[in-house]
Amino acid sequence: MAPELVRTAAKSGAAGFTKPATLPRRAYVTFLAGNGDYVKGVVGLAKGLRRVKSAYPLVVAVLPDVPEEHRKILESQGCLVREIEPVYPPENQTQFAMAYYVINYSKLRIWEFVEYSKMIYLDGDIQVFENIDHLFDLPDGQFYAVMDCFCEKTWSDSPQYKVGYCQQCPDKVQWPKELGRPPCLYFNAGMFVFEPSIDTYHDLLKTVQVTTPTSFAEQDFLNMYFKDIYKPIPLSYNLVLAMLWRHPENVNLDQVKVVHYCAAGSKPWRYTGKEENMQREDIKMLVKKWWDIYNDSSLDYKPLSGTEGVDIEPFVHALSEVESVKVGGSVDKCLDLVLVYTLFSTLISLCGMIQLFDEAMQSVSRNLGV
Ligand SMILES: O=c1ccn([C@@H]2O[C@H](COP(=O)(O)OP(=O)(O)O[C@H]3O[C@H](CO)[C@H](O)[C@H](O)[C@H]3O)[C@@H](O)[C@H]2O)c(=O)[nH]1
Ligand SMILES: O[C@H]1[C@H](O)[C@@H](O)[C@H](O)[C@@H](O)[C@H]1O
Ligand SMILES: [Mn+2]
Repeated sequence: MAPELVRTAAKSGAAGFTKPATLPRRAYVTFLAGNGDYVKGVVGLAKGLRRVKSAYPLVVAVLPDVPEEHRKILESQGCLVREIEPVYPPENQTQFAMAYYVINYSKLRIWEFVEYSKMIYLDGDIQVFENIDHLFDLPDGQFYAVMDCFCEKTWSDSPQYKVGYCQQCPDKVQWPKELGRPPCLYFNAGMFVFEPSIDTYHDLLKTVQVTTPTSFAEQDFLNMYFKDIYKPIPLSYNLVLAMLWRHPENVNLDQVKVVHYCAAGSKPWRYTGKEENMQREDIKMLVKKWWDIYNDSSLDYKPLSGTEGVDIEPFVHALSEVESVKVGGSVDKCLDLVLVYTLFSTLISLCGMIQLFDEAMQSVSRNLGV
């Protein structure tokens, strides 16, 4: 079936055309707060996604305290900046594992991004070393993420840490019977695949207001909220660095696609090598790989000339689909893609012509002194 072009009143689409209705709307999303140095992490992430030729854009959900200058940097790297309002948990005496985790409740706002049918959330301290676009094809109705590790000091207040139990090696130290059933599988919330939904969004916000905050803030909350639909995915989709020294037997570094620089002292843009484990060769190598991407100017965003303001993501997506059509798709689908391609090339040429015409008119006006 040919994709039908829909005309909407959306903000950026040239001439009101935005997207072929039949193409799924997908995007990566990250979160940025404050005027500190996490913006470097997000720039690194945007460049990393470009390096692995992801077909989907990176949306950055920013809190109002992110300065204009940082937003401009992100836009110049091709990110789609979306401001969100902070979410505050109910008043409480909770000691978060890290004091700043409280701002992460604001992440719940990304469920409101319903112009996308599926999104992959990535923390700003994550780097993507291999394309993971295929995760968008996972069946709907589940929450996908990687299981966390409970062995680092940040977990020292938890019963898991106190008894030495970790879900990464559940047989090493058995969960004591006197503590009841072992805890549910628990994911790290630095990376997850989810479906935005207004109903879920409202329910999340309502539920968080009647839930006592705990050490890992929104990570604990999301684990509780999605426990019935949580499906673990392999840890190569979110290598929590402590896994390298806590559970080396579970890690195959050659197959790791996504690295999460969450261990103390491992944020590449703050790395000094002084903290515990930071002199390991694997850590030094991963920090260097992050910097190589961050410093690679060939990965800077280059807008296609004449396409400013045109939403070309469906077009890029259509092209990326050609690969799967070649492998096993139908002739019908191929014709659809040719049609999408033709429509978008025409649209892009038209934009280019309008721009040229506009420039010519401005030059005529200048010459005539009008
Ligand atoms: O000043 C800050 C601090 C954090 N962040 C954003 O918030 C994310 C989470 O912060 P960290 O990456 O420093 O936190 P951790 O990886 O240690 O935390 C883990 O636990 C947290 C509990 O709140 C969150 O669930 C987080 O996503 C999960 O990876 C950052 O990546 C970044 O995207 C900022 O923008 N500015
Ligand atoms: O959210 C936290 C954080 O990322 C820590 O740095 C890590 O040690 C934990 O395992 C994780 O749960
Ligand atoms: Mn993180």
